[in-house]
Amino acid sequence: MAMEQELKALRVRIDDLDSKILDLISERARCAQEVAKVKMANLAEGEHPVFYRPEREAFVLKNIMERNKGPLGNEEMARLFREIMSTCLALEQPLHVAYLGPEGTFTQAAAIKHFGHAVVTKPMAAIDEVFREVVAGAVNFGVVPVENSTEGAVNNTLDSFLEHDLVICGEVELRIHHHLLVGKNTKQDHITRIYSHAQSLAQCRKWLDAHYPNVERIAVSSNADAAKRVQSEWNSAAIAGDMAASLYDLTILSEKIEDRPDNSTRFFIIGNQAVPPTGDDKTSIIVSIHNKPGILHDLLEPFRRNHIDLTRIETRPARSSKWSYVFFIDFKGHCSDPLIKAVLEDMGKGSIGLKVLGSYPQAVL
Ligand SMILES: C=C(O[C@@H]1C=C(C(=O)O)C=C[C@H]1O)C(=O)O
Repeated sequence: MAMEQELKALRVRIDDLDSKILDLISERARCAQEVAKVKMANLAEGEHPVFYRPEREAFVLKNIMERNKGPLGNEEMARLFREIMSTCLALEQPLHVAYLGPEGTFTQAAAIKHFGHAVVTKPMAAIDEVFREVVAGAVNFGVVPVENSTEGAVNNTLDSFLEHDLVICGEVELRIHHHLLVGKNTKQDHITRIYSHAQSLAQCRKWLDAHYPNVERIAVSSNADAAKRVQSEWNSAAIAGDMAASLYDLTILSEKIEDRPDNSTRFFIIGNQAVPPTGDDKTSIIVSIHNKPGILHDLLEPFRRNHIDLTRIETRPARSSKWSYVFFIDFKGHCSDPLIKAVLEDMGKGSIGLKVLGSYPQAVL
């Protein structure tokens, strides 16, 4: 009886707190609506309003994480605020986001992690189509994978940047957990084929060698596509993540089969809008250079001299001529910072071409 009384009193307190949280969230949402009105009222002739402000959202999330005293962890708290912001922004303007589909891919999970659940997501069949959808203005933003910590660069994404003029507005990092999935009619010892995206098969190579050395591995266009296939196909399994497993109603035979426990993928948010600095930003550039002795050293030297932190460098064949290359370089800093500006100017002089793909807030979550 005493316990019942204690619980009753606690629940009264929780109800009271919930009603205060409800009022506060509603007040916050009204504030966001006011923000939208101010943005609309201050437009220059022909100017489009910018509702989504990634630099402001990064600040809000970081601020929450710094001020959080527990017992909820910083990430959990930030995720709750991510959703509050997402719904507040949807009151200003519902965002439409294209991603590398089909439904249930890790890219969709990355889109939701970055924008929250209030966005309208649109699956595209290929990375290039995500770019084209953004260029055409059919969506506000696109989400594409860039690199995986186990398997390296996603070349289709890098090549698409050579063909389309888009701005990188953000990055998302996602821990990638792969599972071995089967449909209702397949038994563990009857598997003759395993489907997944080539990247995912590679990320689970050792596990597959140990557990299914003689089973055929078939690369398909995405792991969600693999999951969809095995829903109806007997004696075959798919490697895919949680979202695909629940979306296609599959049974998890083995969980977290990726070879490296820290296996993560980085995604870019692509759009048309340049993002102001937050003080904790990254910049991505493409540089093409003439092949002559010492040129790569010369290209990178200004970074060393100015203590700029290079976070990634990737090479791709240039489209212009055989055996010439372009470099994709990411570094810490914002292109509006005078030091970075000077370095980029310096680099531009020694190169055939230099293009800033965007400066954007470093991933908060
Ligand atoms: C409210 C604003 O608009 C959007 C919503 C935000 C929010 O809910 O906190 C933050 C940034 C914008 O994406 C704003 O620009 O401040």
